[in-house]
Amino acid sequence: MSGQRDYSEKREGATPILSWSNLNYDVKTKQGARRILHDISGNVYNGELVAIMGSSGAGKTTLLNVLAGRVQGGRVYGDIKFNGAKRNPHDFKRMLAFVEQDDLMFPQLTVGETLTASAELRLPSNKYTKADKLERVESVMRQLRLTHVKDTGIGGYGARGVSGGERKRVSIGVELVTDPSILVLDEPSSGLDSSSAEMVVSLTKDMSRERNLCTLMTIHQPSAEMVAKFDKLILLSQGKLIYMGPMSQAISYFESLGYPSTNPNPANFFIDLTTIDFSSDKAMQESEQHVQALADSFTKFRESGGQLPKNPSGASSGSIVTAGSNSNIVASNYSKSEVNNDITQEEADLVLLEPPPMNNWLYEFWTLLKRDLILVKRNRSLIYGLLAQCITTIIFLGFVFFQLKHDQASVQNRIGILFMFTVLCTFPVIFPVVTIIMTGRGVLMRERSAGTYRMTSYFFAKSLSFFPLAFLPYTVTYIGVYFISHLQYDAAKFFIGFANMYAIIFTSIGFAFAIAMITHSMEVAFIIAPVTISNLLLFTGNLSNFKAVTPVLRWIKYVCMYYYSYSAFMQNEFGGLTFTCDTGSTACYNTGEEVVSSYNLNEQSIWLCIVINLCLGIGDYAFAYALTRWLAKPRYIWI
Ligand SMILES: Nc1ncnc2c1ncn2[C@@H]1O[C@H](COP(=O)(O)OP(=O)(O)OP(=O)(O)O)[C@@H](O)[C@H]1O
Repeated sequence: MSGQRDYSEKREGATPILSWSNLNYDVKTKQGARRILHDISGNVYNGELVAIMGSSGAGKTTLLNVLAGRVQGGRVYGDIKFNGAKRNPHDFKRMLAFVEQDDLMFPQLTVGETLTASAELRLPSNKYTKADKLERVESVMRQLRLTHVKDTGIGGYGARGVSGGERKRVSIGVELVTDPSILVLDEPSSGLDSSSAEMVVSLTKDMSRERNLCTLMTIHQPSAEMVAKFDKLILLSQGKLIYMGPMSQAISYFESLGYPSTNPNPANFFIDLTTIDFSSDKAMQESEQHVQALADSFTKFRESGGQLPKNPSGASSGSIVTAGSNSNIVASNYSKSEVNNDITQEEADLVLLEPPPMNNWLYEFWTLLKRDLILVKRNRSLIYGLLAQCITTIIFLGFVFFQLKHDQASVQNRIGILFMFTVLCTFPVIFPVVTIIMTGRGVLMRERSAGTYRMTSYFFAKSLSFFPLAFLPYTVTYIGVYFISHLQYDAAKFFIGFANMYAIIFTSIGFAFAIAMITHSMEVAFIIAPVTISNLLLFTGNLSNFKAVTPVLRWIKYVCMYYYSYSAFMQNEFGGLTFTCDTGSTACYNTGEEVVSSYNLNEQSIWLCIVINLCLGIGDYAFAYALTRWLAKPRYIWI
């Protein structure tokens, strides 16, 4: 099918899949309001491969983001229609496939796993069986020449994985395992060598043709071969429209304005023609006037009905007119479409004009949980780190507080070991959780922007995936330390201590989630987290006596997870113990209850402490969820 149809000719009567008129975009700068896009109008049709070109700062990405509904900040004016009607943000984002410039994927997953997760999450289960979804993944891998790297890791962040070109193709595949109506790519060739870049454009074109899909991409400096693959060109300079029409007729159009091309690569010619010369004020002024004249010419050209120069040989995309070709101006009503409407019903049906139904909550949750557990399992350095922490904690805590007796020294040692245990149940839990959440934030934003799943399923799956990571090493640590230090050998006390430890770990994960969502960078999170934890530790009852703490701050202990956890550990361990007094000593603790009482740690019963801690944990999760839902949400401007 590819190559048989002339996509550069007009398509009478067809409705553009996306049309926009008089788009303006303003931002606020220190110097005042600045207009980034000026009165841009245009349309694109199914099956077209459209290049948005222009020199750096021309407004390509901005236009792409405005059209995709992905622009943040500033004000957008004008009108955008999807299939001739006003867009619904919720539906539109699920029908648009947006491939961002950065390849936002999990480096630990393989190519196959990445694409399968996308298919599982984004294709509706009531329409596609598991086998259908896997078949779709296989077919996308075949089309994007990825089958040979199916089991190779994505890589990145120092981990070896697929090549840059393959990674870009996986990014495209992640979007194309679904049934999008429009495919949008921001600089898909950036960072790639010329053959990889050409392959990306070629494969994108093939897939657009096969699915009758409209594809828009910004592209910097494509080779002449790449330029020839595009059906349509949108050329911008300084946020103004310099040309929009068939790529095959762009050169002729500029020739008709008196700018014959001498450059064998049309892309270089377009850029040279529209680049602002910043070498001096005078040069800048002149080139700005030149760009304005080009923009005015195009406006006039459009207003006059658009007499586009025609490729003399009648060649369509794939045989672009390059430098020096003779222009042969023929009547071609520009305001109509440039793509023929010779498509089969089967092809037309491929383009969905309504979003597919969402998968049910449980399915989403389970799919995300499986993916998150794989990510945790593959995080080898974290697992080894936790193992090392587990062994060192057992050795240090166990042997520093080795086989505690019942003398006065053992009182201090019991206080110390329980305090250390409280601290160790939080610090080493919080930091890995913050790191994992923050490194996955880019993927979250991408998937969220595409409406891939509900936020609740993400949140529950992510939280639950941390539980084995935190609970397993601490279970081993607790058992080791308990028996080496010889805390009270009493089955009830042993298991109550366990329950208390699980409660503080549960709360710590919620706390870490909140920290990760409140901040936008790892650096800030790693400042906020230790400062908050250290300050909260002042309220455990170990480092300060509550009676001496100023009443202005004393209330903090009632919302402090460490206080309840430490209080429960202390009451549990000291309850029922008696101590011997050293000879000659007058100040002695005779019973464990005296110790707990002197630290004011018996205000609530053990079980109440555990329950309050769990409630604080639930509060942390609710707060973290609210932050995930509203604060960490990308705020796109919509028209
Ligand atoms: N939110 C914003 N605030 C201030 N200036 C902005 C904002 N968004 C875009 N710009 C400016 O608008 C101009 C166009 O930006 P844009 O990123 O769209 O250009 P581009 O053509 O994609 O450039 P490049 O090829 O270098 O990526 C630039 O000068 C940029 O600095």
